[in-house]
Amino acid sequence: MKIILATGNKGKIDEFKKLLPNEEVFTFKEIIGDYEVEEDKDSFKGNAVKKAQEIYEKIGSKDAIVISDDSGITVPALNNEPGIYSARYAGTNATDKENNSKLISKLKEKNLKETEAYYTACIAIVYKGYTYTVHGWMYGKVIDKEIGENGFGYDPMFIPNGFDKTLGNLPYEVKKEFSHRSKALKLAKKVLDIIL
Ligand SMILES: O=P(O)(O)OP(=O)(O)OP(=O)(O)OC[C@H]1O[C@@H](n2cnc3c(O)ncnc32)[C@H](O)[C@@H]1O
Ligand SMILES: [Mg+2]
Repeated sequence: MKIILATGNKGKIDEFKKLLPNEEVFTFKEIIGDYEVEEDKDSFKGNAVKKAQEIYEKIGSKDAIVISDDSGITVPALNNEPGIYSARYAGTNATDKENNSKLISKLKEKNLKETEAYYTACIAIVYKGYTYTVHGWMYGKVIDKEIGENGFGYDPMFIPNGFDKTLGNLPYEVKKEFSHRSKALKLAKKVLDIIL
């Protein structure tokens, strides 16, 4: 099966390729080149649907299978920040490092060394003009420092429930077992089984 990922995030692309080892996975940039979808919706689902539909339209082939991912980390003790703004927490085009620094300073402002947090992923599939969405979550806590180099984004600050290390210090094989993206993709595969 040929799947086109409507994402520009290298960390996500690497994970999707590992989660779909038996499929032909392309990024939209390999097909239509650089293109930016404005993420102006107020939910993960809204933005995931927008990204997948806009890229599907741009590709212009009815039979294309386009998959997008809108995701982020939510910290209840920080009024649910950064949530859908995770990619631009420290400003437009902020790097992972800058976003992590902003989250660290917000935690320090509240004297929180660690606090409950969770990741959400909404995956949207567009095929034959129809759109399908699924969600996945991963629960744990964030700490006020970065530890480890594995993963991407907020992973060096996130300790999943049941572990005492950050995802920065855990191998991908562990994250893969219960990540928000893995869970959502498991459901997405079921949708594909039904619609294809
Ligand atoms: O929109 P696309 O092109 O897919 O790429 P993006 O990086 O902008 O992606 P989002 O808009 O969905 O924003 C997701 C943010 O949440 C972070 N994030 C999502 N999943 C993550 C994960 O598994 N581990 C660490 N950080 C994650 C990620 O680093 C981004 O800052
Ligand atoms: Mg984005």
